[in-house]
Amino acid sequence: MAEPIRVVVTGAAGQIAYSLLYQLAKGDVFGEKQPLSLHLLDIEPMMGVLNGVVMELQDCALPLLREVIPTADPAVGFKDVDAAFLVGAMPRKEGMERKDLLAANVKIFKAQGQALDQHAKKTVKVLVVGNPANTNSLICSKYAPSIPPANFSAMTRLDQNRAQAQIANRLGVPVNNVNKVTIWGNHSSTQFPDVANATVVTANGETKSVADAINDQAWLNGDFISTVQKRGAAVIAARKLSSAMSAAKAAADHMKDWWNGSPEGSWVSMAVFSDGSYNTPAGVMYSFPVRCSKGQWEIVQGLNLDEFARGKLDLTSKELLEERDEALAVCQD
Ligand SMILES: NC(=O)c1ccc[n+]([C@@H]2O[C@H](COP(=O)([O-])OP(=O)(O)OC[C@H]3O[C@@H](n4cnc5c(N)ncnc54)[C@H](O)[C@@H]3O)[C@@H](O)[C@H]2O)c1
Ligand SMILES: O=C(O)C[C@H](O)C(=O)O
Repeated sequence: MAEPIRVVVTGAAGQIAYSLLYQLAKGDVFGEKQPLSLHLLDIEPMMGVLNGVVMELQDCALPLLREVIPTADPAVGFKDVDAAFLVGAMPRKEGMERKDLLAANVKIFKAQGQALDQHAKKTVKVLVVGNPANTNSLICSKYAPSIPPANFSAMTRLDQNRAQAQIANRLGVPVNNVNKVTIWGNHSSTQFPDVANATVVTANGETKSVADAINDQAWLNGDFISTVQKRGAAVIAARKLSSAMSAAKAAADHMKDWWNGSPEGSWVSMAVFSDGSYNTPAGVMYSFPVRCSKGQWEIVQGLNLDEFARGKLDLTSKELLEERDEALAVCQD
């Protein structure tokens, strides 16, 4: 059996963590042969609730789970961690945009960047889930200069999963028959869910482009995009709470593919530091199509963007630049 790895989940007493911790502890992300120590970080007033989560983890009787460390101290939470799920942050309420959370949440990610810098392994892989996720991840990395920027990412996998599910439902095929769906840009209502390169294995076993299989470009350019862009708000309107089960599944998918490699012949969407690919602003956390192998990600290059797509990429770039500037100003206060 391999040596245990250390994995921290922040916001460990919250609703996403409640679904995520079970997936981590049973081996869905790091593999069924990889034991782990779970570090559960939350704030002091939540320690009572967190204690209940610790009891439940124990009662799950999972053989891979070697140790559980509940704490409100970031120095303990981030000590020697190999992977970090930064979930702990305020969720939005009905009527808010995710960027309305920036002033409240970004300082959490400044402080956690500093703590990661001091206490985590330099090889740690960091996934930011707390909103606004792209910009929080940028700030976290800025305050963790001893950790390579490529080790930071933000979650747009939930958007990818939503887009894949919309297409699969419309075509009446299982979701994993749909490949190469891309989310570009920000995890916000300016994101661009793009199926221009996506393929589907249809009900009769034929591989087709999604555009041909759907045969309704007006839907693909209209309702499909806005449904994915606004899905988070629709869940909040229905549940009076933001998505949690699906967010936890997406966080697990994101880290699993980063850690173990993305599916052969396809790609996944992750927000990572832009290097200027596809004329996006270098230095912001931008969601791209990526391939992962041996723990590293690489942006898929050479995809064609038509005028419609170009406009969408530029719009979400503009929002990310505005968020970056606002976040930097908040962090200087
Ligand atoms: N990127 C995505 O796709 C995506 C999807 C869903 C939710 N989210 C975001 O994830 C975040 C968490 O959502 P949730 O539903 O679990 O919220 P929640 O309110 O249920 O839980 C958040 C937890 O974070 C804790 N917390 C607050 N400050 C902290 C800190 N400094 N250190 C450690 N823990 C801290 C809180 O005490 C709470 O237990 C929100 O910002 C939400 O908007 C992102
Ligand atoms: O929409 C939200 O505020 C939560 C999350 O980002 C989501 O996409 O469901």
